[in-house]
Amino acid sequence: MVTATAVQRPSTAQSSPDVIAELRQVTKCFAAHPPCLNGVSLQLRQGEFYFLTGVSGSGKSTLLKLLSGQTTPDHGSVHLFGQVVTPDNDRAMAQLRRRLGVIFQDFKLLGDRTVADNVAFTLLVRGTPKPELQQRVHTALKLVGLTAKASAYPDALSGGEQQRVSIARAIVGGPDLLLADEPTGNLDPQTSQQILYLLHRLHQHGLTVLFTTHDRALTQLLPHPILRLHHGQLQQVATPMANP
Ligand SMILES: Nc1ncnc2c1ncn2[C@@H]1O[C@H](COP(=O)(O)OP(=O)(O)OP(=O)(O)O)[C@@H](O)[C@H]1O
Repeated sequence: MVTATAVQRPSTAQSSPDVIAELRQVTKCFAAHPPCLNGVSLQLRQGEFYFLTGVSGSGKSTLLKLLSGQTTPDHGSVHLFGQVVTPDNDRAMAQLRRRLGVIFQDFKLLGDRTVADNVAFTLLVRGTPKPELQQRVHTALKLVGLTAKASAYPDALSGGEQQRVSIARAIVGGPDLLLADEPTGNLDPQTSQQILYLLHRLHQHGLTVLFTTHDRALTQLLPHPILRLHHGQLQQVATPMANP
């Protein structure tokens, strides 16, 4: 049963401890267009799985970029793990990003590195000791069912397999929050469902997930809260009674 209400009235008060990501009255505009996001408030609670929907151009990616500190709000504030997101503060952002995993529609894998090296990349950059790194990569690849492809290169994999590599890369550091930006946008319907169920299984292991999609059918498959962006506003629509 879903009890969390994600779309909140604006608040300046301290958030409850299980809120790990928050937008407070956020407005974001681009050039001469109407505001992309117009006074949007949102609270994501630890351990939940949220769908974020809306037509193309409704601002889904922009909302995720605000949460990950890739862009700044024109008004309002963004909070992650109890801290204000400050994209111009490199040190603070590096700490916050350690607790974030991000998946993209186009996978963004390094074509000249093997699957295992792609998954290991962020751990290498962080200076993770080799035995821990190898153990983490092994565990992440096992979770996504790709142990047998560890030595393959991305162009030898199907689209669904490439997205599973990018999921392994996103979870290898043990993030608290996974931002999935249209992760099934380049995949056929059957593979899209497989990716959705994989992320759902990771959620059942404790991961908080924000999953954007414009595919309404996908949001009907699992009984998670559905948030919808429409004309710059965020709404929470009824949660379906799905049978996974
Ligand atoms: N850097 C930018 N400069 C100018 N306009 C931008 C920029 N980023 C986004 N936009 C505009 O903001 C609006 C929302 O874009 P966004 O990518 O967030 O939508 P989306 O819902 O993720 O779309 P899609 O489903 O097609 O990926 C669009 O009109 C887009 O053109």
